[in-house]
Amino acid sequence: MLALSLKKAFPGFRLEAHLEAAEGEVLALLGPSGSGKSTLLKLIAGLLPPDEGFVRFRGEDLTPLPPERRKVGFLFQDYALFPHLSVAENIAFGLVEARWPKGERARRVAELLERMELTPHAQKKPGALSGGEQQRVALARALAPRPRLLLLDEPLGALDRRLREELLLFLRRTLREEGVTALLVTHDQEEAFLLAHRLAILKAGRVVQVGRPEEVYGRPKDAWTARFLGHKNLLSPEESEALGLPPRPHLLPPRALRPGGELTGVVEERFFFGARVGLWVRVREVRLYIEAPEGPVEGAPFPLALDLGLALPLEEG
Ligand SMILES: Nc1ncnc2c1ncn2[C@@H]1O[C@H](COP(=O)(O)OP(=O)(O)OP(=O)(O)O)[C@@H](O)[C@H]1O
Repeated sequence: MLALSLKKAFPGFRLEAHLEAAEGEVLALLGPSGSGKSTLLKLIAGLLPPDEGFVRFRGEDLTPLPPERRKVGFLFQDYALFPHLSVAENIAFGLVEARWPKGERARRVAELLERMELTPHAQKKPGALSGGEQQRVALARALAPRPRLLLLDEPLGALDRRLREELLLFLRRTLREEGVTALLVTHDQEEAFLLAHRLAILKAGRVVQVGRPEEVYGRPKDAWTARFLGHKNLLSPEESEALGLPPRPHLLPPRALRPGGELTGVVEERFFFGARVGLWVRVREVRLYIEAPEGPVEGAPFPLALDLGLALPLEEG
């Protein structure tokens, strides 16, 4: 198990975090820019000394150890590969350093090349690979020495959307197959939902909520967290009242809205996403967002059903 309790202050910024991750768990640190995600990761890696606190892994206190003695794997956004080494040599790099016997080294490299679908590229130099392939080499290199703990800082950050989606599924499968305990920094909630067993939401240097993706999305702690996680139907006290709810802030989760029903709204905005459309529908002076396989043009009436029993009262945040 990983356990940490850390404090670090910079001028104008204070981080204070207490977290635990179980063996084999992928924990996402999710927060907006400047919330302290990278700082927390650097403290765990030993790249930055804490003002106070500790990092413990499997009962061992890592706090006094320099980064290279923490046996922690990294994958940072600027995943610099060694340009003069082949793909296979890049992956083997940490194994040579850790003095793995030659046979075991070769087996581990072959296994990772296979898993990352890089076998045909084994002898190429990184310069001859696409961005997504380079990213897979970087991931293989980080995983090769079987680090007990893997730290990933925006591992998909620098890639275009299509490559991101492809690698996301790759990363998800790999993390689960390797069973490695991992901390993943991201500002993208969908990435966190897909990759992590649990999320820790950071806001201005504090962990505001921790839980499984479904839990946190289904019961965000406050309006800020709900909005940050991508919820759109956040009702003010006035809007709540207009729909027949008590006059306080509420969250209407997506499953509380269905197309077809008693209420008639008017489509104000329509977004085409391919497999679905997103609609902003005005109902009794309240704008509600709904996604459906199809929907009428802007200005058209749109019947919908609301299940107000699913509305979640929220603290202001
Ligand atoms: N070495 C440093 N010296 C002084 N201030 C720092 C230092 N590193 C980070 N900060 C400040 O600490 C705060 C948190 O930064 P951090 O990089 O951890 O945020 P983040 O959540 O990772 O943001 P992003 O998503 O933009 O990378 C910021 O206000 C930043 O300016």
